[in-house]
Order: sequence, then structure tokens, then C-alpha cells
Amino acid sequence: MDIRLDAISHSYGDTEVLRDISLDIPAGRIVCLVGPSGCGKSTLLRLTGGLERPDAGRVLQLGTPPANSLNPLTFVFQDFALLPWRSVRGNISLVLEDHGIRGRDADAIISDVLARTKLSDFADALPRQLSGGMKQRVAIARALAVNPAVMLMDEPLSALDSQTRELLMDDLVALWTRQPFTSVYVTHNLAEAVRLGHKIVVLSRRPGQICEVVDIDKPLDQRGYADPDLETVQKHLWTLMRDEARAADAELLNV
Ligand SMILES: Nc1ncnc2c1ncn2[C@@H]1O[C@H](COP(=O)(O)OP(=O)(O)OP(=O)(O)O)[C@@H](O)[C@H]1O
Repeated sequence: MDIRLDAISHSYGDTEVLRDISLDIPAGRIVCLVGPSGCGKSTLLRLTGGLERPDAGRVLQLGTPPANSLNPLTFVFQDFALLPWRSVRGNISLVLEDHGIRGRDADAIISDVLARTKLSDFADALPRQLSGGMKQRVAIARALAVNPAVMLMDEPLSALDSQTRELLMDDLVALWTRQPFTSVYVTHNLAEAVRLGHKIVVLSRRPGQICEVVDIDKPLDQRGYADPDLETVQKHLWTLMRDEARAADAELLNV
């Protein structure tokens, strides 16, 4: 299933947040949204996922989600949102229970997503026993368990230290390479965007408008740490963003 954003605009009261955003999110691709603080990235993600309705424009779902998709548009947040009293397995089974899936059917799905996220040995651990990186893996496993058509990821690695972030990026690349998923991925971090994005959408400062869409053809599993090709793209992205970020920063100080 593809998603098409068609001329989306949105305001909160007098604050115009997004203006005339049109964008295609093709199935099997990771589309990264970058832009200065407060430009409306998370708002665009929420509108895409149907948590809010845009003031103008449409979010179109083109094609049908996978037949066994329990929740076609599934969010992954920065703060993991795990239930502390439930084990890893219990946190994942919860979303399946919500859809009436229990017993052997649930076990098969849980084993599959635990294996895909390298968590099989931690099924019975409680969240407090896990590092931040492992908690985010659980959140990703939980999202995969509902077989989403699109994963809407809001700064999923931002709460992690830089080494853990690198490890998780490798994991996401491995996960996508084994079985491509579709994602809209919000990040502040341009290194993360060039490592994971097939398409990088640069938004201006608020009201967020699309400045440029950069496609990166290099396969994800061939993009390494400190890859010179990616550094060139990253510099280009930063050139696009620098003035906008500076202006956004000054605006925040004037509030
Ligand atoms: N529910 C809301 N009610 C009122 N204003 C909101 C609401 N959600 C977001 N905003 C405002 O909309 C603007 C865009 O916020 P949003 O969180 O989408 O930006 P962002 O680009 O994701 O920011 P950041 O990079 O800092 O996370 C901000 O000025 C924010 O204060």
C-alpha cells in the first residue's frame, strides 16, 4: 500500500504549522522527514497516521494493506511506551490480544518478530531489565507484530546514546534488507536520515513546506558508517537546512 499526501495544510489556532505538503510514500521504502525544530514533522506524521485530520488536503491510501495487517498505520515513538509490569513477550502479545489473537497464533507471531529483532533470548525479561536500545527493539517488534502497511516512526532513536543509535541503525537496515517495510521516519539527525532513508524530505521552518526531496539510490546494506557518498548528501541536506534552522532558533528565542 502506498500513501499519498495531497496538498496538506494544517494550523493550530493562529499558528500555521504545515503548508501545502504533497508527497508520495511508496510501499517498501523508508521516507525520512527532516527539518528545523518545530517545523511540523511530528504533526505531519500524526496527520499521515490519522491521529488528526488536516485542515486542508487529503491523506490517501493507495492499494490495500497486507491481508493479515492488524493495524495498517502503526506508530513507533521515541519513549518506547512499554508496560513496565509486562515482559517483552507480554508487551508484544498485548497488541495481538487487542485483536483477539491468542494462543498458538499469537505465539507464532511473537516468535517471528522476536527473531527478526534479535530478541528471542529476552522474551521473559521485564522492560526495567533492558537497556534503552533493547527497549526500542521491543517497541519495533511490537509494531511489526501487527504487520503494518506503514510504520510511522517519530524520532525512534533520539533517546539513545550515539553508540546504541549506530547499533539500532544497523539493526533497522538488517531488518529492512531481510523483509522490506514501509516507513515514514521523523528525525533531527541527518546522519540517521542518510543511513536509513530511500527518500529524504527536507521541510522549511514553520509553516513547514517541502524545500527539497532527495532520493538516495545506494542500497541500505551498502551504506556504511562515515560513507563518503552519504557524507556528501548529508552536507547538501545541512546546506538546505542551516539557514532555516538558524531562523527557527531565533524565532523560538523571540517567543
Ligand atoms: N496539539 C497541538 N496544539 C497546539 N500546537 C501544537 C500541537 N502540536 C504541535 N503544535 C505546535 O505545532 C508546531 C509544530 O510542532 P511539531 O511537533 O509537529 O514540530 P516538529 O518539527 O516535530 O518539532 P521538533 O523537531 O522540535 O520535534 C510547534 O510550534 C508546536 O508547538
